[in-house]
Amino acid sequence: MALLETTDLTRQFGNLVATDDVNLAVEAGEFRSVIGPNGAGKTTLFNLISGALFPTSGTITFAGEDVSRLPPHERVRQGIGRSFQITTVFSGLSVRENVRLAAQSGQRFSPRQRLFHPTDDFPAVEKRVEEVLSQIGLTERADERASALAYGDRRRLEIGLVLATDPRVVLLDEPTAGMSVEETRATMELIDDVLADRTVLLIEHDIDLVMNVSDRITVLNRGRELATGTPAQVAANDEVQAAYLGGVRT
Ligand SMILES: Nc1ncnc2c1ncn2[C@@H]1O[C@H](COP(=O)(O)OP(=O)(O)OP(=O)(O)O)[C@@H](O)[C@H]1O
Repeated sequence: MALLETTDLTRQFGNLVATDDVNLAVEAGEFRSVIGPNGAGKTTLFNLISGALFPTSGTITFAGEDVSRLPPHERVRQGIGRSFQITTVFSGLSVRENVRLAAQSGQRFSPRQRLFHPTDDFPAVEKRVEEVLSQIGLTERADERASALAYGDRRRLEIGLVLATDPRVVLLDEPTAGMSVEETRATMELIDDVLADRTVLLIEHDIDLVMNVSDRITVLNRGRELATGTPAQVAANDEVQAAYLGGVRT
């Protein structure tokens, strides 16, 4: 059974079908990229999976459980981590405080535990915070305000915030947007390194990068799934060529 599955997943905005009968099956440990032209429905698909939007019809199953109607924070608790939306960087807080907040939101404590024990008391949280700081290379900067970080470090912190929630699947929405070639390379190395044992779903416009890092790629076009396959299969697909890649072959 796939870790994350969507079945006939559909989301309409008025007459526009932004996500149209999408059937995804992402296996545990898989690195899956989602590509497609502007307006193809990539962000809407992520919004549906993370709970920022509810589907018009169809279902989302995670680890065998229907999560289609759960609110976002419940999905985080179940192990669906998303960068840049659920986990916002608080500029006025230190790097460590940001990571701690994310780690606490990801703790899978029962409501009773949460009520009677401030999560600060849990050494597990502090241990996790230091682990994440070290993984993202920001231990030295942990006491600085997040607002003082350089752009690249801030993006590393954002990845750290997802990681701190201890997700089983990580949704990354254009993690290298606005980065220089050098920052992009460093960020992809970081993702490869710290997320190696996790299931990753990535939206990314940089095709070369997607071809390099993905186990499989799903191509969306006008809300529909045009193709899913290995980078080589997708690159060789004529429909994908026509709709999107415009002649790029690997
Ligand atoms: N909240 C909304 N209300 C109305 N239409 C929306 C809404 N969100 C998205 N859409 C529309 O749904 C379609 C899919 O948008 P979406 O942002 O999911 O595409 P995308 O593939 O992520 O595009 P991009 O690569 O430009 O980010 C677009 O036509 C968009 O205008």
